[in-house]
Amino acid sequence: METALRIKGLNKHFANGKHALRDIDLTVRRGEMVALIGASGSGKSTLLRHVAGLVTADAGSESLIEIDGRCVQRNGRISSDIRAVRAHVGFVFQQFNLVARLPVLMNVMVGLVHRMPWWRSLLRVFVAQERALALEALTRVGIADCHAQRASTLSGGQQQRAAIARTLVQGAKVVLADEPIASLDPESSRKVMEILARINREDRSTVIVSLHQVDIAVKYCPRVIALHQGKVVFDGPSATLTPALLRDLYGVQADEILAPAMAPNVPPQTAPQPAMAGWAAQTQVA
Ligand SMILES: Nc1ncnc2c1ncn2[C@@H]1O[C@H](COP(=O)(O)OP(=O)(O)OP(=O)(O)O)[C@@H](O)[C@H]1O
Repeated sequence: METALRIKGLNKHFANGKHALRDIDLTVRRGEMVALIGASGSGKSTLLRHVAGLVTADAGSESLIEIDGRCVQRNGRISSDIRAVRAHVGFVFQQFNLVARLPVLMNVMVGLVHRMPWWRSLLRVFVAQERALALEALTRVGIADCHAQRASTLSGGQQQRAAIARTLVQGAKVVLADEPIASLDPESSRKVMEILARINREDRSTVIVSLHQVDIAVKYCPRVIALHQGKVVFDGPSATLTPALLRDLYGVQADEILAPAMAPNVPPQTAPQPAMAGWAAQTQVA
């Protein structure tokens, strides 16, 4: 199966000395839907930002990040080809990143600028076919009737759906979503996750989504990668997560975060994956 994302030897120290990512090695196959979970500060956003080429890994160490076989960064240096790589990567942010004063349709068409002549993207001149594409994407995410409204007038859930529509017109083969439902109510969250799952299923896009809600990760993502203090401590089928392992992962936050996840979705006695088993054993000793 084709590899959508390959990460090797990724380490990140920030200027303040914080070792935010530790020896990350990961492979994600094309068409997977993967949840990135972990307590606050475990490194989820930092990892996604490295994958998008927005942050560089430690210089001087051997590391590699590739998307669809094309280099994003190597040994702490962003690839000179990064614009071409990013053209196929959609990024969905917690805070939507829409231009508030522009109409929704225009915000969605921004996803097309990488394909347009520079002068048209600068002047934001879009042709009828591009408008039709954007409208079609808005129809897919269920908010076509809002296309003429300013982005600032949409609800949070609608804004996030517009942000996803932007990745659709972009033709993104890989969608990175950094806590896309963190500021949404449960019903809007459900709609956004359903849309991401549908894109994954229908377009065979690879979706990597960081989530605080373990129950939602388990429900929508067949594979879960868990981070703890910048290290991958679990990587396997979401059905093999256990309450005990999740408690180790979330520590004092566990009861609040895990209450829904302890419900029937998570089998109580399933054997953990080796990575998690080793890590859990270490933390129990500590
Ligand atoms: N620019 C930065 N400079 C210094 N430290 C940083 C920087 N960005 C992130 N960190 C630190 O790196 C660690 C990982 O942060 P990150 O935002 O990736 O965690 P997260 O798992 O996404 O957290 P949350 O779920 O709260 O968003 C944290 O300790 C954070 O304080």
